[in-house]
Amino acid sequence: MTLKLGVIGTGAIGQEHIRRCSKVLQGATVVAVSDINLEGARAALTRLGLQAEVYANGHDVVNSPDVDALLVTSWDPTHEEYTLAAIAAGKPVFCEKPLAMTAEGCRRVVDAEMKFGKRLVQVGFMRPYDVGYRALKKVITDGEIGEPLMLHCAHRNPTVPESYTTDMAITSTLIHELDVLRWLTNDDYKTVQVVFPRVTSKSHARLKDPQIVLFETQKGIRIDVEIFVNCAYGYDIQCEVVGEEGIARLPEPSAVQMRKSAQLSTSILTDWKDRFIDAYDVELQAFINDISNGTLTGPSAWDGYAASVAADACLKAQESGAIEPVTLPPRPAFYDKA
Ligand SMILES: NC(=O)c1ccc[n+]([C@@H]2O[C@H](COP(=O)([O-])OP(=O)(O)OC[C@H]3O[C@@H](n4cnc5c(N)ncnc54)[C@H](O)[C@@H]3O)[C@@H](O)[C@H]2O)c1
Ligand SMILES: O[C@H]1[C@H](O)[C@@H](O)[C@H](O)[C@@H](O)[C@H]1O
Repeated sequence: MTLKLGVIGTGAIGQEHIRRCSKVLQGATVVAVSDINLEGARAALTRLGLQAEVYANGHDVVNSPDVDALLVTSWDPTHEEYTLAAIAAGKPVFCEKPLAMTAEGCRRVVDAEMKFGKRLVQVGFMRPYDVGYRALKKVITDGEIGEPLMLHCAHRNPTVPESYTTDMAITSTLIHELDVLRWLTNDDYKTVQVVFPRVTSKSHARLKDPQIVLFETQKGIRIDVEIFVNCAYGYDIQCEVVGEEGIARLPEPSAVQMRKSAQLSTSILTDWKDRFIDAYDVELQAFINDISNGTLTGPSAWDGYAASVAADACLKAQESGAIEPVTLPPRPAFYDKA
């Protein structure tokens, strides 16, 4: 049976996900879309050569009898509302990160899902589906470098628009590390501090860039993450795990090595769309397959909540400059993995 999807938000990643669900993946078709920019939504469908019902209001997509499941790919502050609406309609929903703007908002989603009694939410944390991160996790869990002691990470974007503010470095960018590093180390955060280096001249008035975020985990691992969203040179994700017996590094995306004009070079990607293209395919195919198998298994509303608990502490640490506690309540049995 083909799963009929409704997509709310037809901007950059909305269009990417519509394309992959319609043209790359198996078992789903996009039957309805919505965007506050209606013309943009229509133009996106035309560009992709697709036909779907276009609604002015996202809630009409959620409640359409033609729609079996939702993809929420609109702006960050709209995610909670549409995800709660999908749960109220009893429909599975893939919600792009962050699940909500605060831990409190994520908790409302968790509570609504638990009240419904069955998992309906997958959060768009794609890095656990990335082949490089999976290989890195295997090295760690196989004990090849001994117990992890330190992680050195970087999340660099070439540039961001003026609408991107200091807090978004946490809620929209670091949120990926907040999820994937918990998954990678099988650990939770205990404290966090945010340090601001000299600001790049390429930044905007409302953005302090770069930032360094320092964590201590419950097991005592120390993690530093550099967030640098106007790094200029490319889209670059780094993760190095220092263990008791050795060091493991996230593989670079494969690229052709060139020898030319007395230079040895490999190119660096510039766009998240390309860096994680395979991971997005795998995460959404898993969502589609899991729905037909009756149980969602991907990043859960609890994972979205856990990341946002840490994000709230990071926001506090941005303001205070102090070391702030990260307090995650115990995970309800509802979210135990099968
Ligand atoms: N997982 C990832 O790596 C990844 C990558 C990019 C974006 N994202 C997330 O996806 C979301 C979209 O990001 P984007 O880069 O595509 O942004 P974008 O600005 O290109 O697109 C967002 C779209 O949402 C629409 N929109 C805003 N409010 C709406 C509402 N109430 N109802 C319907 N549509 C609405 C906007 O008009 C716009 O077309 C963001 O939450 C972002 O954090 C995730
Ligand atoms: O929404 C995007 C997306 O999540 C990218 O993966 C991240 O690198 C960007 O910083 C963020 O703004």
